[in-house]
Amino acid sequence: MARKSRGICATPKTLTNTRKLRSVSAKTTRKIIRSRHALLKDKERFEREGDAVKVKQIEEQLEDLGGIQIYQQASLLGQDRSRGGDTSELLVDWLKQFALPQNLRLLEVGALSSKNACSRSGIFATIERIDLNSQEKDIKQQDFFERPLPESTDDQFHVISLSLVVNYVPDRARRGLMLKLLRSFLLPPESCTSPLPCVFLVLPAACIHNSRYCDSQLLVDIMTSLGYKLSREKISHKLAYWLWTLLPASSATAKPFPKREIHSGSKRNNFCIEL
Ligand SMILES: C[S@@+](CC[C@H](N)C(=O)[O-])C[C@H]1O[C@@H](n2cnc3c(N)ncnc32)[C@H](O)[C@@H]1O
Repeated sequence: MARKSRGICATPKTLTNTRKLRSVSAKTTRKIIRSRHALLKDKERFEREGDAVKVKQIEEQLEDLGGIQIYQQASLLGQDRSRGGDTSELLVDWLKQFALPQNLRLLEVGALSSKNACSRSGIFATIERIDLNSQEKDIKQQDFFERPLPESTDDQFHVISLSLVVNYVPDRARRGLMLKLLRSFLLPPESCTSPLPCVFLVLPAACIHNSRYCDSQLLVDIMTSLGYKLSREKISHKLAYWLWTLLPASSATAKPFPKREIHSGSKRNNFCIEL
């Protein structure tokens, strides 16, 4: 049997549409989000192990949970001020501290709404929004991993937002790959002034505070090895935010970061980024 031990099926069976979801508590929406992440991770593992029966069971549990639509509605509700807020407000605040070009271009990966703070700020000349499951016409349905590599600087961006997306990727090596791929979609550092080009990265704080395999120093080491410098950082009780500025390719190293336990403890989670 695929595991049901993560408390996965307790609530969402009743949440058959998003109208009902709007009236549920922050605790329930958090549970939906966490459960989906946990199930996707299990699914990835069973796929790797070639266990088709368990993969099928997990797919059914994902459906029971309401599918990606309910997950995205839960995430959108999480953007309510009363439930933690829109993370892109901080990106806008940070960017406004600098002299910005008129033609500022943003790629938002994992976009749930075309009305967030970035969209309302007026600082971006262009915003391209992508998501695995688009909920609006202004959000392109696209898997970042399948996005064609830029052919010219016209297809590159000053800013990439990756808010609560890396932790959604179920496989640790693909998390690393996602971070590695970012450089291709950013404009050349030589053509920009600080803090551009940059990546706005947001993770649940538990990914760096309570993981066996990751902490903030390791994340700094990974991003440094990929050729970024830290321009801004904020760690709140629930979320961790960083603004990483891309440096010329010569500052990147090919240092590997395999899975390695750096903090022990039975209450810790297994979040890991592997390069
Ligand atoms: C928790 S939501 C976060 C949404 C929003 N960025 C925020 O900060 O609230 C994660 C979103 O990332 C999207 N996502 C995950 N992996 C993706 C990928 N490879 N390409 C595009 N979107 C992805 C999911 O579909 C989901 O809508």
